[in-house]
Formats: sequence, C-alpha cells, structure tokens
Amino acid sequence: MANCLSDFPPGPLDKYRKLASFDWKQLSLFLNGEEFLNYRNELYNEILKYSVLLEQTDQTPTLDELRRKTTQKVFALKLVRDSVTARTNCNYADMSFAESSLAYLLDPSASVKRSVTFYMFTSVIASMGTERHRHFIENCLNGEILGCFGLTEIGHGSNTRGMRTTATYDPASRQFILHSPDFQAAKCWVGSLGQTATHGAIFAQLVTPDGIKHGLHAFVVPIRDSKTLVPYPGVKVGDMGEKIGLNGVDNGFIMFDQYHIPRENLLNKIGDVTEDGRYVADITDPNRRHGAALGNLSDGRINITSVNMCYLSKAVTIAIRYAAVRKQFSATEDDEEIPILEYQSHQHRLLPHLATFYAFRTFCKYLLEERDKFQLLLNKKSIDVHRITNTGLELHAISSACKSLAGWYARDAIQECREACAGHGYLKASGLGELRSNQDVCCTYEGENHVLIQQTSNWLLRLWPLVLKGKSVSTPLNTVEFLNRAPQILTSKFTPNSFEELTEPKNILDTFQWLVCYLLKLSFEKYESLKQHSLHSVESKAFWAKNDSQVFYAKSLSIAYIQHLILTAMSDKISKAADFKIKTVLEKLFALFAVTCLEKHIPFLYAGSYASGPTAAVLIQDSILRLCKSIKNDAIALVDVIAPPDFIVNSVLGYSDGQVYKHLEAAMLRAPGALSRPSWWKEITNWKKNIHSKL
Ligand SMILES: Cc1cc2nc3c(=O)[nH]c(=O)nc-3n(C[C@H](O)[C@H](O)[C@H](O)COP(=O)(O)OP(=O)(O)OC[C@H]3O[C@@H](n4cnc5c(N)ncnc54)[C@H](O)[C@@H]3O)c2cc1C
Repeated sequence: MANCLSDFPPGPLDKYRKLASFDWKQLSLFLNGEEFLNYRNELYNEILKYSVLLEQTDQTPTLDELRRKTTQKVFALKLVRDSVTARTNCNYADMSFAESSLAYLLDPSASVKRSVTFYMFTSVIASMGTERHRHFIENCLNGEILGCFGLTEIGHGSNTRGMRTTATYDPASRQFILHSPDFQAAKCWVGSLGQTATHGAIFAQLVTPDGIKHGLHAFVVPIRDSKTLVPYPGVKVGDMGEKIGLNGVDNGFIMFDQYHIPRENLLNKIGDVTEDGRYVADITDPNRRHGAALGNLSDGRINITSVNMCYLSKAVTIAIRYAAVRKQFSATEDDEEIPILEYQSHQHRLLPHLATFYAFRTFCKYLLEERDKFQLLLNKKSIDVHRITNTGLELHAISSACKSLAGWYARDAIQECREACAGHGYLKASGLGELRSNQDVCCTYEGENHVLIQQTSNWLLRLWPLVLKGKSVSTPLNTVEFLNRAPQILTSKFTPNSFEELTEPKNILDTFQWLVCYLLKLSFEKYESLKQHSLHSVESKAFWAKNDSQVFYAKSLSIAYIQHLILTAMSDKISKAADFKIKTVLEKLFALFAVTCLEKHIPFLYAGSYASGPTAAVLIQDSILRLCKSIKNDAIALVDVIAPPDFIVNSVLGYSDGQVYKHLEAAMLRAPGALSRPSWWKEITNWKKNIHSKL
C-alpha cells in the first residue's frame, strides 16, 4: 500500500488531518482496491513523461493555439493509454474510472476529443458494422485515420427520428449518395469534425431506389484526405466557433451535396442493401431497428457518469481544503478566527456533495463492471438474444438516469463550491470556473438530461402492469426485484423515531423502495388517467399523456429508482468493511447522501401517507445537520482519499499542502503585467481628449 499512496506535504491542513477518525490510506485501499491504485499510478507516471501534458498557463490562449495544444495532448493521451494498457493487466471498471479521475481532470477538452476521435468512432463501427469494416477500426486505433460521431443536426437533436440527412442507394454506381437537403439538415456539434476528423460515423435516413425510407442507419464517411486534411469535393465542413467551455474541442458542422460513398460503408449489422438495391434486415420492425441503431450509446453515458463524479471530486477537494484554511470571524474579540469549515451553513453547503462522490464511487464501479459483463455477453459465440435484449434495456434504463443525475449533482456541486470559495473562487487560478464551463455540457451531450431520464421511467412503467396482474417481475440485473413485494411495501409506514433508526441502512433502503413503488404506481395512474380523459386524437393520446406525466411523477420516479440503486451498491460495499473506523465513516457518508436525497422527497412521503405527523420531516432535517457536524473533522482526510494529484488539482485554493495564501500571492504576481503600467496608460490620463460622442 505504501507504494500506491504517498503522504501529503505538511502545512495548514495538518490540524484537520490529525483530527481524522480513520486512516485515509486504508480507506483509499478499501474503496479503490490495489489494482485500481496501481493502474492509476502507472497512468500518472506515464502522463509525467509527456511535457505537453504538464504545461500549465495562467493566460487564456487564442482559440487557434488552444486547438493546436489540445490536439497535441490528444495524441499524447492516446500514447499514454496505449502504453499503460499494453503492460498492465487491469479490469475495465478500474481502467475506465482511473481514466476519468486523471485524464479527464487533467484536460477535459483533450480527453473528450481523444474519446470521439479514437473510441466513439470505433465503438460505433464495432457494434454496428461487420467484418468488412474491421480495417476502419484498425486504421483509427493506429492513428492513420481520425474519427468522429455525427448524429445531431441543426434542426434535430433529441428527436433522432426527425434527422433529415439522406443516404440514397444508387445501383448504377453501387454507391450511397449522401445529401443534406438544407442547412437544418446539416450535421452539427460533431466533436473533432471542425478541423481534424478524416472519417465520420454518420447517421442518415437510408433510402432504396424504390424511394422507400428504411430509417436511421450509420455509415463510415470519408471527410478529409488523411494526408492533407483537405475536405473531399461534395462535403462542406467547418468549425462551429467558440463555445462556453471545452474550447479545445473543434465541434463542427457538415453538409453533403450528392456525395458518393461505397455501398460497403453502410454499417450493416442491423440492415443491408444488396448490390441491386434491395433492403434486407433481420429486424423487420422499423421501431426496433431504430432502437438497435442507437442502442449502443449506454457506454458513453456510463463513462460520463464517472467523469461527472471526478469533476465533482475536484470541486469538493478545492472547496473543502480552502474551507479548512480560510478563517473568518471569531466568537469573541480575544478568540482566534474560525476556519469557515466550522460553520454549520458551510458544512451543509459542502459535505453532502462529498457524500455524493462516495456514494457514486461504489456505484460507478458496479456499473462499469455490469457494462463489462454485458460486453462479454455480446461477444459470446452462442448468442442468447432474449438475455442480451433485456440486459441492454436495463442497462439503458440505469445509464439514462445515472448520467442525468450525475450531471446535475456535479453541476450543483461545482457551483456551490465556487460560491463557497467566494471571491477567491472567482479567480481563474481557483480552477473552479473552467471546471464549471467544461462540466456544463455533460447535462446536454450523449442525451439531453431531461429527455434522457424519460427512458428510465418508460422502462419502469412497462413493469407495473406485471405487478398489477400479480406476475413475477424479473430483470437480468435484478434492480427492481423488490417490485414483487410492492403490495406489502405500499402498505408499510415510516417508523423511525430516532437518528439511529432513520440512518440504519435497512430502513433507508426500505424507504427508497417505498418511494419507487409509490412513484411508479402514481406515475402509471397519472399516465392512464390522462390518456383516458385526453381530448387529443386517438393516435396522439399516449404521446401527450407521457409528456404531461413527467414533472412530479415520472421524473421523480427515475430519480428515486437510481438513488435506490446507488444506495444499494454503497450499502453492499460497506457491509464488506472489516475495519470498524472505515465502516463507521462510510456509514455516515451513506446516511448523509441518503437523507439529503430524502429531503427532496419529503412531500411524497406525506402525500402517499407513508409518513404522518412532524417526525419524519424533522428527523430528516436534524439528521442532515448532525451528520454534517460529525463528518466535519474527517472532511480533509475524506478529501485526501479522493483528491487528484496536485498538478491535476491545479488550483491555488486546493493544493494538498494547504498553503493557500502562498499560492495565491504567487499566482497574482505571475499574472502578466500584474505590477506594470498598461502600455495604453496615456489613454487614461488623456481620456477627456480621446472619448468623443459621435453627435
Ligand atoms: C459540446 C457539445 C458536444 C457535442 N458533441 C456531439 C457529437 O460529437 N456528435 C453528435 O452527434 N452530437 C453532439 N452534440 C449534440 C448533443 O448530443 C445534442 O445537443 C443533444 O442531443 C441535445 O439536442 P439539441 O441540442 O438539439 O436539443 P433539443 O433536442 O432541441 O432540446 C432542446 C430543449 O428542449 C427540451 N426537450 C426536447 N424534447 C423534449 C421532450 N420530449 N420533453 C421535454 N423536453 C424536451 C430539452 O430538454 C432541451 O432542454 C454535442 C453537443 C455539445 C453542446
């Protein structure tokens, strides 16, 4: 263990480090495991070999310079991963989380660009293509060609069925002809397309010579010559310009003008076109084909969940370390000033976010492992279609909710941490502003959160009729096994009378199971009633009933479902802790995450008659404060467990030595021109002569 984890430099954080009730190295080992820590160290050491990855600048570079540097980092990060995975035998879950906790925090733009260029492009080909496309994967992973993933269009994003780029088969030339009818059909937002991609996995409506549309299909589309980067005739490709974050990524647009590509470039796993122009597909139902075409997107969402949690970990590292050092006010004139971490409101602002990371850490590992098992299932020689379909659907339901929730949690945590660091948090050198701008888009890409989370409730709502008919509910990942007891659960009551009873893991999980059953029943009934009493046409009743039962119903259901799953994963992990001190602190974090979530569900507990009288609401609020207070002395050690290395924290407020003022002073003095007169100083002294009204 000593090799995996190094001690922190001495400094102002020592006071709180000494107050910790547990050994942070033991907790790190228990939470992460030796394999993860070793892999992360390997990754870290490999990163240190590339000077381009270590460059830090206080100044905002021009867009062009940022793009150039980011692209250099993309290649360096690819070499880092290739090298470490070639010599380390690490499981997928650990590898993936380590990537999020180092590469994504080091440079979000370069990591996102690397991901779309090399992995997203190849993963679409691997899952939707066949043997004839293998060379594209090999060439991309060798860096001969550079990929991108193009689905979104100017006029349509979430509504993928509305995409209007066409790929019409021409039997005479045995080619597909890609065409964008107008600007609204231009592919847009495509990462890496703006300046560098040579090939794209592009989604278009497949049309056969008889004029029949067969729905969205993916094609490998050559975009630029890989030797010159000059776009091919027939494509109009460009960069979308500056964004509010992730500016190292060249998000681009593309329009096709009767652009020909070989027939073989259709990724033909779900459907193919013969040389003479006949459409052939194993899946005959167009709806199922559409699902299959987009069904492999769970991977990205699972990764974004981890990435979000790593962003959150960086924010709480900065804000909690700063809170332990920053002092304001004293109780009396003679007393010493008090670290702001001692204030109740400050604890309440920061510590629930710390608990969120711990809750998600175990859950992310569980999720990444399930994703890995699913991949093995897909690769098996004897394919069990039924099991694959059902596992894919359950993973889709899980990833749709946890990607959304993780995005919202990280967004809120980063903003709270920025405000908690107040004035100095607003400095670029705090690192929080950039973190906020780069995380922001996690709520939008790979499925806009509000639209995406509907996928989870849709899946759950399909299970409720089984409960009503008294049939068994059985799903491959067993995430809703408790629905089989729904009738009993729905008659149960909130019984805790004390802090200890409320925070007991079994009672917490029971409460969340009640919430899921209640919200599922409520959402189902709301949907059915809206459908029945709808004034809309017969064909559109279900559509409007679904839309009108989201707020307070289906959305809350998806959230409660995923929170229950997160808590279950954490509770399982805690039950394996042999060290009493580690078990105790993890139980507190479990309870804090749980009661913070429950606080938002209080209206449901009363509306559903699960709780009555003031006890439940008062206990939940009291427990939040009590837990914050009792975690406070452990906060710095808990941060030490999850903090990235200093050069990745890269924040004057959040370094592990806690020398906030020393780093702050150095950063201010380093700022270009900090102590000099501006070159345009005469414009100030003569301003009355220089500034004139036009009139
Ligand atoms: C930085 C960045 C990188 C990206 N990278 C890529 C990429 O590499 N490849 C790619 O193909 N795409 C990419 N995207 C596009 C991204 O996937 C889309 O932005 C996303 O799918 C949402 O689509 P939209 O922006 O068109 O929003 P819309 O679908 O138009 O949604 C607009 C708003 O309406 C709401 N809304 C829509 N429908 C409903 C409904 N039924 N019920 C309730 N509310 C609804 C949404 O919640 C949203 O707030 C990227 C986007 C960004 C910002």
